[in-house]
Amino acid sequence: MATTVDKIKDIEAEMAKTQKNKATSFHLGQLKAKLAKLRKELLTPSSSGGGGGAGFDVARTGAASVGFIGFPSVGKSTLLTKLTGVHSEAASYEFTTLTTIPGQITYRGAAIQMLDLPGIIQGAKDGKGRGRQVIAVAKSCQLIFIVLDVNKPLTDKRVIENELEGFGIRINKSPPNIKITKKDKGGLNITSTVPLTHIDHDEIKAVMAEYRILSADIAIRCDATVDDLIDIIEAKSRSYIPVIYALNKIDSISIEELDLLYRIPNACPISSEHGWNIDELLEMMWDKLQLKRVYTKPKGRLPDYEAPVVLKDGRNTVEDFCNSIHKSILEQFKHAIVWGRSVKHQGQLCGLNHVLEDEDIITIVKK
Ligand SMILES: Nc1nc2c(ncn2[C@@H]2O[C@H](COP(=O)(O)OP(=O)(O)OP(=O)(O)O)[C@@H](O)[C@H]2O)c(=O)[nH]1
Ligand SMILES: [K+]
Ligand SMILES: [Mg+2]
Repeated sequence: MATTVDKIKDIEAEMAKTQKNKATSFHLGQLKAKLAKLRKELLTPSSSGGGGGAGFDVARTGAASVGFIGFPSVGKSTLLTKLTGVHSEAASYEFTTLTTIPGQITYRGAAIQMLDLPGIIQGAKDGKGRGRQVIAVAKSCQLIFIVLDVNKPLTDKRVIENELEGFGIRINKSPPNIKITKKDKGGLNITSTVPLTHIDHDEIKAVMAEYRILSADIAIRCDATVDDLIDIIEAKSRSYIPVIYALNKIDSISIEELDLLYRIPNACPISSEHGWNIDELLEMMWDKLQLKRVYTKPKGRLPDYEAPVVLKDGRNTVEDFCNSIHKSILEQFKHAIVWGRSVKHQGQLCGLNHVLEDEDIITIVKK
């Protein structure tokens, strides 16, 4: 019997030899949807020990976790040791690191966990090595450092990106603006607010048929691709995670070569061993994480600037703030008084739905 990996290979081969045109677009749409479904099968935890991060996940600490992904011996463990002071074995041979090694730093008042991970190889997403468990850990992080060795071909970057994408991770991207509302009858009603240059209605119909969605309103508000459409249908298994490319070992290249590296978007050239440019890496990390530090001000006293409550982006309402202190606070909550960037008037009264910003100050008034 053909394995899921075999089936994926067959479909990829068929797609490669099918030229995209009006006559083939339905067929190609169908193949893409089939491929996405097979990939999902691979990611579903099974007896063979797929997804889920089994054996590799560690207790999460701090306000956010950053996972280190890369080929063997690019310098992930050296970087963890440099950043956090936690010793993670580093050596010149491949696969030195065999489990997740956690470390933690405090940056701008926020505790941030760093996860050194075993190296992955091409084909990891299809079950080669322990790559699937490793990538599963990265998938639950708030940020990924893709660590690359600048002495290796830059094509490695694309290979790693493919591995993560094959696992449902979407890099430096927000979810496509497509809304699918399923209905009982009436067929497919496709509307778009911008011209669609990558996808035609035949492809959309093929994808929907493959997922057995026969009646639905599909509102497309971006120049979507067929992959974007599938991402929305498979939304549960997709994670949109920011990535920084840590281009390591710059101590071994020339200044001219270094200049070229600075043109790569979202990249930070570093030397883990010498600690070069680590400050810039951490600044980029801070920008990408979009954490919100909220200072508590007890009534009639000064705010506590020493120990902010740190909230994740998208989970930064007054309610999230209360929950992160103690569940019981919600029961006694009357209103909040807020100072800072999130309010128009300083000392504004706010309810639970109010969205807080970084460095806001808050007083909770109880009933
Ligand atoms: N020149 C140079 N060598 C480095 C640098 N960082 C790490 N190395 C060397 O690269 C080799 C591999 O480093 P590790 O930290 O073990 O790499 P890793 O990515 O954790 O490797 P695995 O755990 O095997 O996947 C070691 O010999 C390090 O001394 C660097 O910034 N410059
Ligand atoms: K190594
Ligand atoms: Mg290592």
